[in-house]
Amino acid sequence: MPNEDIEINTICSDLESSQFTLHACCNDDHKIDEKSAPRRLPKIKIFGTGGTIASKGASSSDTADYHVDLTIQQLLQAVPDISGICEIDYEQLCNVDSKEINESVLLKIYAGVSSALQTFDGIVITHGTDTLAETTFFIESTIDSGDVPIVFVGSMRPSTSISADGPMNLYQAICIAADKQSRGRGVLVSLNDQISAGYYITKTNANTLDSFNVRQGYLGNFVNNEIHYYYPPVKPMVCHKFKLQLSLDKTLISRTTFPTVHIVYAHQSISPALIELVSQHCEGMVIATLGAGSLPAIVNDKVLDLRIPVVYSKRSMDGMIPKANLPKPKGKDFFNIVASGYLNPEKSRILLQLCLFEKFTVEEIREVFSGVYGG
Ligand SMILES: NC(=O)C[C@H](N)C(=O)O
Repeated sequence: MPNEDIEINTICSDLESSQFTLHACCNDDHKIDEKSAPRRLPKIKIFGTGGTIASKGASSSDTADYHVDLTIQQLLQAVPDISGICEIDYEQLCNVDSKEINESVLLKIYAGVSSALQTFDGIVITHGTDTLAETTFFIESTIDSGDVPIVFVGSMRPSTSISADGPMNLYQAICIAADKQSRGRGVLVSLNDQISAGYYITKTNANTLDSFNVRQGYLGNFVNNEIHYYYPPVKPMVCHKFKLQLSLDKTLISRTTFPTVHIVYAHQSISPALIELVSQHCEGMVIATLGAGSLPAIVNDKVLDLRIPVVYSKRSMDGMIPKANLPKPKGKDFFNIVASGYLNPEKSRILLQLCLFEKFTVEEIREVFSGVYGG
């Protein structure tokens, strides 16, 4: 339920649709000392894209079968007073369940973030959790945010549910984006009191509030209005930054498309015919292999015959694909298989798409994946 009692101010340029100006202090660090000169509050840009955080269900006990129905403005009404923490500007980029996030939405987010970096001290993006980790991976791989933190946030319960987690998650994300300690950390995810690197995070539970996991470790924690980082500012050391040099003009960017890369999920008795069929519809392929790169010999032989790059990733949630486990090229003039290293299939797909967009050769693709210890 939106909190009707709070007075909300905003620096939103869209004054007509704005009723906002967020006020308040949440912790001692942020309290304004009236005797001292007024300090400049950090400016935070908040983008809404939809997801469960922006959804409504049929009743307060329903936690499934809900629909995206709230704007970013309405979401902010449920957040406590933050006017002592930051100034905000908000914008609705789209309002969809994250299953609908496709390249054109990704590029809208890319353009929004790229332009906000010029004038804001921090960026918050509300997003559905199902594909949030793909968007965070894409943004970390394509935008050099310098010191500006880009904090993604979602929720697992719809806004109408008892104990909805959205308002607290959004409040925490705003505080994290506004906090000096978050500078220089790149793309972050704030969910369920945990702060993680957007590059590595994965959704590991389809239902619970504790839905995200990151084997590379959480970066910090949010407790009772305090942000506790465990490490000094750090970004993923292995991340290849693509300089896409896309125009931020809305019409031009909407015409950009990425090469098609499909994912094949391996299983016992997987048929080489499936690999053949899929290869006819894409410029690159990712296979979720059975273990650390293993596939039946006849499937490996079929893959080796293809003329497109194929990344071997894994069905297992954890672990990695070392280069040493790839099938041997057996004297072929073109060795098309690349190991995904630590990347899961969906992140490997995005990385391969970006490589193909940049027209990288297989050797160059191998080099990019060697950054994540594959190649
Ligand atoms: N918890 C969520 O946000 C799931 C939702 N289906 C989404 O990804 O948009």
